[in-house]
Amino acid sequence: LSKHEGSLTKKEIETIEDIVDLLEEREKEKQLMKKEDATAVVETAFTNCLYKYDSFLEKQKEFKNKGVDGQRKQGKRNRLFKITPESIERQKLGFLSICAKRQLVKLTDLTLKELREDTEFTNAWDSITDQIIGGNKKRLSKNKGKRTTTSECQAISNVDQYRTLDGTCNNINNPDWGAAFSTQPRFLDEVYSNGVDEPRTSVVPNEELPGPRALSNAVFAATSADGETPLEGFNTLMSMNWGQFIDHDIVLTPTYSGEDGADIVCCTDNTAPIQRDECLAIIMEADDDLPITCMEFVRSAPAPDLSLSGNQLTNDISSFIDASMVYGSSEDELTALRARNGGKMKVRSEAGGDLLPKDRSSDAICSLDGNDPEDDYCQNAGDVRVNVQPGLGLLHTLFVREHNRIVDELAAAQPSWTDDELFNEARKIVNALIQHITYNEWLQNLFNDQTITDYNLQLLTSGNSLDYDDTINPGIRVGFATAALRFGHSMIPNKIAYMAEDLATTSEETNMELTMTNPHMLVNEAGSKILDLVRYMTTIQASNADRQFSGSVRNKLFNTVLDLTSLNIQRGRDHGLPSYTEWRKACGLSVPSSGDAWSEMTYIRGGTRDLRDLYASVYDIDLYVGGMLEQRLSGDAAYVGETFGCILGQQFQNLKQGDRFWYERAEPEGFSQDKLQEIRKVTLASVFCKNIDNLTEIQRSALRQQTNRNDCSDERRNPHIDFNVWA
Ligand code: HEM
Ligand SMILES: [Ca+2]
Repeated sequence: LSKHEGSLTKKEIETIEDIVDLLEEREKEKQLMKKEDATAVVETAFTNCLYKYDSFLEKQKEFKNKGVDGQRKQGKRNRLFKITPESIERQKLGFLSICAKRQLVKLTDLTLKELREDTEFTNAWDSITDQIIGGNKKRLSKNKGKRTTTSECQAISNVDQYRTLDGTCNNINNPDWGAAFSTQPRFLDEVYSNGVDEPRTSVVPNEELPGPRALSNAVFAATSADGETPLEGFNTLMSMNWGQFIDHDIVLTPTYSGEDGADIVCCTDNTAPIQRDECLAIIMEADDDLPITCMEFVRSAPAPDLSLSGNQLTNDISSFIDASMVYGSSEDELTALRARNGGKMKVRSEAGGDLLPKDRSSDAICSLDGNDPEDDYCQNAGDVRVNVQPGLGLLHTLFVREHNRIVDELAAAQPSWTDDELFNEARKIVNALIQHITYNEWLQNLFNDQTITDYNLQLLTSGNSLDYDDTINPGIRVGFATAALRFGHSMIPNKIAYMAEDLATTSEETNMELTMTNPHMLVNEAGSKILDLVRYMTTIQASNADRQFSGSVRNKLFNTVLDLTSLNIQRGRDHGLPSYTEWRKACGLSVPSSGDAWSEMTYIRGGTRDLRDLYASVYDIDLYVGGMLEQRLSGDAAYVGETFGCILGQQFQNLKQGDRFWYERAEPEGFSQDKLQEIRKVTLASVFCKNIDNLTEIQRSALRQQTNRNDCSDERRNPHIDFNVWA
């Protein structure tokens, strides 16, 4: 049975599965209610799962060999992370953990909750999983991906001055909080229909939840036939880009991968779903606008979490706002990016300014199709999604340039500093700038003043912060990453273009889907178009964060037949998110008094008619759907409603107060007051001024549409750090 003994035929695999099923049945009869034999049941569960894992691998091999799974055409992938030996190892343990819990439920006819409350079972589970963990050289802990100890943290020489790359040891007593490869914590417990991993179902017996695509068609379609959506009143496209840039600093949830990292396929020819553990294909109506009946959806890889809970997820990157998208979340990633010379990051030098280095790996999430093969190339950065769209790659480029510029300034102030000293301090300043811009500019547009106060998101204007609280786990919560922060998908435009110096003339527009995973617009002509892209992104309005999604993402995501809103809804079910009303309750907001009290939901923009047609009960509504449709927070300029406001507010508070290296803190973790005063002056606009050649003027806030522009050379209006303070 071992995978080392060569491939099995399909027939043999099926036979094995039959045998395992039979064994299960027999075991079930034997074990049912024989609680004194808890250990035997747990052992049986894991034994069965080892067989099941072997046949899972055999099946994956078959899918690969038959050409079902594979490296899909470049740029047509919906997998947004790279495969490493470690992720394969984690996938195995995740599989075993979920499988064993399913088996237990099956073998005992008890729910996971009942099992959790039965000490005999929990003892048996603990002792057997301890053996599994003990035998694992990667030192896994019960509910964390891996385990770092406090004494290991204390052995790191500058553990109080500089962050680790993966975020471990930020919290000395809980070294894995917020670390790369840790399990995503939750605000609310997971909800699965079998308690383990099956998507939730309707609260009404015998009813089903509406399909994600049916919901997407009914509530998220653009009213204009060509997929254009209404524009935002005051936010520029740059605010959409900044949201994605920050998203890529704080969360990356891996999906299942196939044999040798092959992309998993969940539908035969986009028509019929393939039955396999890795998939939750989205079934569509025959009369859909898209010419398919089955949409690809690969499930997230279960976290190797051996607590007796339902399915959990991993965050592959550091949760902190620590510029990990610039520097990477591991030594290996940084090694590929760092020049190891005078503190600098690697760049590709061009006449119009430095560009990101080239990604030389074979699995870049990037396509160069049909453009300019002479000039185009796939970029490398600290986050693997850098090539997803040009506005995002632009911000990556900006901050690598800013790092190298800061290094030059620091080297002038401190001529004796080594490569490491220059690099570490520049990284720390870049971290600070990204936190500062996020809270000082981006969050101010997201919320109203009340939210800023309620969640303590206001920045100080002088002095150091004393707010650090080592009891706060800053890890990115599932509800935040899987639903709330994805509000930004509604701000994605249908088309983009370049803007000329007069700030009025645009080039011919390009369909947004053609720019996805294709860096052409950013890197072509040796990057000389970057200036025109900056002008466009900082003057044109973003799409409104509302119920209309651009055709570019709702029908043509990645220039294929994918719908991002359908993926978001299905992802919520994949991740076990409780329904919208549960979240309202947890946020202290009103909930309808009964399952059909639709008229009480006066906070739904545009009314509840479409929802009522689709959902059997108000208590069935998906968090993403309810959250996106909510009226915005009252006040001048909020983008989100009260439920997303609550989830986003709490997470951004955790990221501020639960970060030992929060930039407003005093030295050694933070900065002296005179250095901090310099950092506080900086705006995103001034970072553009310093790093984009020939950019002569820009408005005060690059994220807001404003007609008043300031000269880049005006130090008072476009201030930057005076590095004399570092001398
Ligand atoms: C053109 C721009 C963008 C594209 C093409 C894009 C695409 C995607 C895709 C394909 C996913 C994975 C969906 C799934 O299968 O579950 C995703 C996830 C996500 N997106 Fe976007 N996105 C864009 C912009 C944004 C923006 C502006 C924000 C926030 C303001 C955002 C926040 C998120 C978050 C939080 C996730 C979950 C990440 C994770 O847990 O791994 N995205 N996006
Ligand atoms: Ca990070």
